[in-house]
Amino acid sequence: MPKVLISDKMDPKAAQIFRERGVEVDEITGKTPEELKAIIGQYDGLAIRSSTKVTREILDAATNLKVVGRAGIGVDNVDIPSASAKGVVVMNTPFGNSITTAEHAIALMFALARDLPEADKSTQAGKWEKNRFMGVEVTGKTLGLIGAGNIGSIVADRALGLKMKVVAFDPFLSPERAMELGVEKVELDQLLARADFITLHTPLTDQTRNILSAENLAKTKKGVRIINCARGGLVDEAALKEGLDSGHIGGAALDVFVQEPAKESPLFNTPNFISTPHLGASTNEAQVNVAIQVAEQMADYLVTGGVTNALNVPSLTAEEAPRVKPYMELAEKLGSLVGQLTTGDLPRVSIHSEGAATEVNQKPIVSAVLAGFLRTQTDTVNMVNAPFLAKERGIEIREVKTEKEGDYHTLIRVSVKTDLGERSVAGTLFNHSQPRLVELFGIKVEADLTGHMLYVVNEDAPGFIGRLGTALGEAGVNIGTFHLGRREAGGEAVVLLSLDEAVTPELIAHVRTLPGVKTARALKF
Ligand SMILES: NC(=O)c1ccc[n+]([C@@H]2O[C@H](COP(=O)([O-])OP(=O)(O)OC[C@H]3O[C@@H](n4cnc5c(N)ncnc54)[C@H](O)[C@@H]3O)[C@@H](O)[C@H]2O)c1
Ligand SMILES: O=C(O)[C@H](O)COP(=O)(O)O
Repeated sequence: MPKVLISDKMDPKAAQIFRERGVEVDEITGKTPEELKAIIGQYDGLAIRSSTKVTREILDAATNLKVVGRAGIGVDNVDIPSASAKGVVVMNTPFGNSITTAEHAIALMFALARDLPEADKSTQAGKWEKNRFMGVEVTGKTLGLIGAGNIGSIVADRALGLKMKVVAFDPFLSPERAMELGVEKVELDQLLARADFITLHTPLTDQTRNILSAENLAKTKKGVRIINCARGGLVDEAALKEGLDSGHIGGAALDVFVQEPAKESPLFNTPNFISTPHLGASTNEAQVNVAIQVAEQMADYLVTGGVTNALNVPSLTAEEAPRVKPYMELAEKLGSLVGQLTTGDLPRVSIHSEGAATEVNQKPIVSAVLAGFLRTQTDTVNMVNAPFLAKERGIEIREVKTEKEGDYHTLIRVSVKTDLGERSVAGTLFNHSQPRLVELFGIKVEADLTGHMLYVVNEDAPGFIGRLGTALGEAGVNIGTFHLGRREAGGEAVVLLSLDEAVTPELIAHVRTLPGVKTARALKF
């Protein structure tokens, strides 16, 4: 039974779903990295929010880990390249908390417009400072949206409902989508010059880090109010403090900080500054949504192999998985066969799907071929890290699809380019589910690639099969199945035997000395 650790505070629905889906679950929150390192080895899955830092050290200790599930959106606390290299799927729940976070941005906008936190403090201190607090209306004001993705779009929708004008800077926003959202797409400088309020909704990347830098803050309208519910680091905190102190910036509300938890900051106690402790996603509704979603997704992966919302592997729905899985098995076996029979550098692998094989998601098939192929070189490869390792090794991948059926209703052909030329193997699915080799380096041969096998290339001549059988029998090796193929009568022939046990190097050496044998190799599937 797969086992999952929930290491950040999560709605109890998550644990309930894991158990209902046959996944054992432990909820242990608040561990230090050292403590997490000590226990992570027992788990197949790790469910987190933003507190747990899934670093390379944690991943190194996570010897059984297959999936990290983020109940939320941002995955900047997960070292995704290291997870990919280790074959760990990383998934998030990209929509579950979007409305809640957008509402928090709108709440902070109103809090800034009317100085609500300060007015509340003063009133509860018995001061009744009616003349001290003079706010602004949002109606008719311009909201500058930096980032118009899931959350930004919802903020835009709410702001338009409040009768604001919305200008958006997002290099990936199409003019059509801008029109659909009812926002005006502008360049950043225009946004800075025109906005009365600016709200940030981008991830933190090399392009967005300090997008509100000292220089850009200086380009804003005097009195601008700034809201950041996305990620710390989008706004230069020191420049923001200076802008607030000088009065150029009329107010700022941060839900997120460069350093979190932000227990101290030069911004604290600055007039017109409001903060919340990364509460963007903190509503009952959002937490139930993301808990249910992350548990469903992780259980799907651990129980059925279905992949949803993964950031480092192609998606495969739980419905698709049963149809694609036999193809993945076939693809992995073909990749493994080619890997075991090919030596030297490999500049290119081509994967050609024919007939019914073209109707299924090709990405998992490609990953499976690469995983099978690379497993002959490294033990630590799987479907997740295979494309990553292939790229690292400079292997070029080609994908070809021919919808028309050939000799088989469905076929996958794997070809590799080596210094000896292009060589290929092909296989089909019997009964839509049983992988079967049908061609090996141009010779038609049908075989089930399974367990220990022996591959022999020989000259087609009478008496050879008897000699081979005798050699194996004398060595005490029992033959399970015997598969033969040849180019033409008396030409090059291939023998593939499945054996009840592994053949020793001595036996392989002996087989190579039999008359007519060109090559012999042990295979393992
Ligand atoms: N405060 C919280 O608790 C909380 C909650 C949820 C999400 N978030 C954060 O909010 C952010 C936005 O989330 P989302 O779900 O809307 O993400 P999203 O991926 O749907 O949208 C991000 C948008 O940013 C745009 N973008 C990327 N680079 C840009 C650039 N250089 N300049 C301008 N725009 C750029 C993208 O095109 C995209 O439209 C993320 O960082 C997420 O982690 C915070
Ligand atoms: O990216 C997110 O989903 C938010 O930052 C929420 O983070 P949290 O789950 O720690 O509240």
